[in-house]
Amino acid sequence: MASQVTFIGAGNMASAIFGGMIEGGYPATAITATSPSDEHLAPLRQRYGIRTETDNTKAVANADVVVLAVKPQIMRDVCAAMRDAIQARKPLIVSVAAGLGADTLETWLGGELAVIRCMPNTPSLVGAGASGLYANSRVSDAQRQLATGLLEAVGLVEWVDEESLLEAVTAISGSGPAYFFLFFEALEAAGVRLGLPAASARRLALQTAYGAARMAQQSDKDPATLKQNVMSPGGTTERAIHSFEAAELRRIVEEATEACAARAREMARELGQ
Ligand SMILES: NC(=O)C1=CN([C@@H]2O[C@H](COP(=O)(O)OP(=O)(O)OC[C@H]3O[C@@H](n4cnc5c(N)ncnc54)[C@H](O)[C@@H]3O)[C@@H](O)[C@H]2O)C=CC1
Ligand SMILES: O=C(O)[C@@H]1CCC=N1
Repeated sequence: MASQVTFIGAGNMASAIFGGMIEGGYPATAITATSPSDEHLAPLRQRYGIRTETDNTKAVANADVVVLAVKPQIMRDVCAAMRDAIQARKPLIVSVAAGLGADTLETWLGGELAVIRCMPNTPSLVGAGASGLYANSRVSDAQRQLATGLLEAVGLVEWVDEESLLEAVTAISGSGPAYFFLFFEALEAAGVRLGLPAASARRLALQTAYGAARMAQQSDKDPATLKQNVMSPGGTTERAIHSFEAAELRRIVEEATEACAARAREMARELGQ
């Protein structure tokens, strides 16, 4: 029988994960999602056929896995209110919150709990997510496999051995979709500037990104070689790539990802860890 999975919070990230799980064949009736307002939950019930609950305590009573998916800033209060119910059941805790340590969450929930920290991303919604996972010492092999199975239903899973590496995962894949969306915006705008209709520029930009990612995943050649293969000597791509290099695209990417990881550390400090 499928494990009972309760999502505390039913926003962008939670719905991306449970939407992807259901798409991948996970039974919707084994999934519960919570939110303070039923107005927010009603369309999710209708769309996905999941169970919903406005009371977090009730929602964790029969859970095998509790996924913490509220904003980090309210997590302490949300955990405190569920503490007794969690201690009565001792489910596997999976947190997707940026910047909150496994030890902190375990303490807020009353101690002695198996906690997995997960840094997912929103393309989970279309089964193409990427998640970094870290387990505390109480997590059993079976629980690791369970979490791997749940998240592999929505994409790639990478385990890290050190919790601090989740900051790097956040900087690459957790926040990463937004970097590519920014690039799509810029490429579409550039296409329009060059005379293409906006809709056409968007289709071309997105298909090119999709094709390049698929090709890079399937090829035994590294991205540098694939790039070189597009760059005919003295041709058009060479000019564009030289323009990116002259504008120090690599340094821009390095600075943005460093800022992202630094913000994850800063959030941890702000949240009192
Ligand atoms: N959006 C993203 O791309 C990613 C988000 N995350 C993490 O996921 C978590 C959630 O982020 P989003 O889904 O983007 O936020 P969101 O604002 O879309 O969702 C938060 C949800 O929590 C619900 N909520 C508020 N108070 C609650 C309470 N007391 N009990 C139960 N539910 C409550 C809200 O109704 C809302 O549905 C954050 O901790 C964030 O760090 C992690 C990776 C990627
Ligand atoms: O921006 C954020 O804080 C969250 C965590 C990673 C992606 N979104």
